Amino acid sequence: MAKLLKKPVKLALVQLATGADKAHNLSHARSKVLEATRAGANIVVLPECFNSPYGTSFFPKYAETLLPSPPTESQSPTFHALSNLAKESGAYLVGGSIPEYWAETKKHYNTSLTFAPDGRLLATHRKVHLFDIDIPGKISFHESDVLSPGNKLTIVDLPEYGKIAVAICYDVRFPELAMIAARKGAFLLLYPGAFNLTTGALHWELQARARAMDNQVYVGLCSPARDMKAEYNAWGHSMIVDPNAAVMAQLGEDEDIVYADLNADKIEETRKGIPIYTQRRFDVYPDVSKGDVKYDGDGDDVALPQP
Ligand SMILES: NC(=O)CC(=O)C(=O)O
Repeated sequence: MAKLLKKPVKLALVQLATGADKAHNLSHARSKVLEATRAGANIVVLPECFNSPYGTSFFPKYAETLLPSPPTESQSPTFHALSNLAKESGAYLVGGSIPEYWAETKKHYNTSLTFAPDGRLLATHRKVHLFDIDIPGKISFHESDVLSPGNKLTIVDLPEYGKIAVAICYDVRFPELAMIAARKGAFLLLYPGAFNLTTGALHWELQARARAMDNQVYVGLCSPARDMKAEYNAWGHSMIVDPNAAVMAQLGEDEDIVYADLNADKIEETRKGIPIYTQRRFDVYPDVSKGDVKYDGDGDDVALPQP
């Protein structure tokens, strides 16, 4: 069987300190991504809503237009900053996520853009599962007050390394996405995300390790740094988990970069030891990766999907 991961790769998750100044967020992201690639990273990830504060009141104010693709500099300064940065750094860049506005439909999305080392847009992912929760006395948050959901899974082919899946934050709680991506050959599941002080303490590490354990692949969760002066306090604790569900590296709350070296042997060794991959009973239950699955998997996303 061909290896899922063709050669070793260094992954870096940038736990960025973000704020209200978009231009500063972009220039600060640039300096941290370049720091990561100077340290040898081949794939660099930014957090959810890295160019804006996280909150429904901020999404429309910070939203950028991505369609028609490619957008002009004034339609999406972030698109151009990320594309230039991927080129400058020579790495694959999973650009966290940004608030997006699609003028034609008047809809807003929480959207992630992935660029190749030559600056080409490789993939787009609009958050599929919107973060709508109510935990009395703790947190109430309703992304769907402002945002619309995306309608596809996102698998990106990085020719030198193999396939990765990109989804956003709350998407991690839906194991089907991870399972489908892994069964379609992803070696790494990446989630730019911003859990909070309530749900982060409960589930952040558990979700990362569960998705890795179920699928025997690497998982990376990339949060913004915690800012107790912000309206929404992100959990932090960006982490990389190996295919055996062990935490390889995890940050605290402050700005920092977490790195890990990923290799094919770890995936193969895990799957050989506990061979759930060959023991599934699709005669008893269906294979969720088969049938009517809406996904992009060619790593060549020239335009955003039309819902
Ligand atoms: N912010 C999110 O989308 C998700 C989150 O905080 C959680 O699932 O908890």
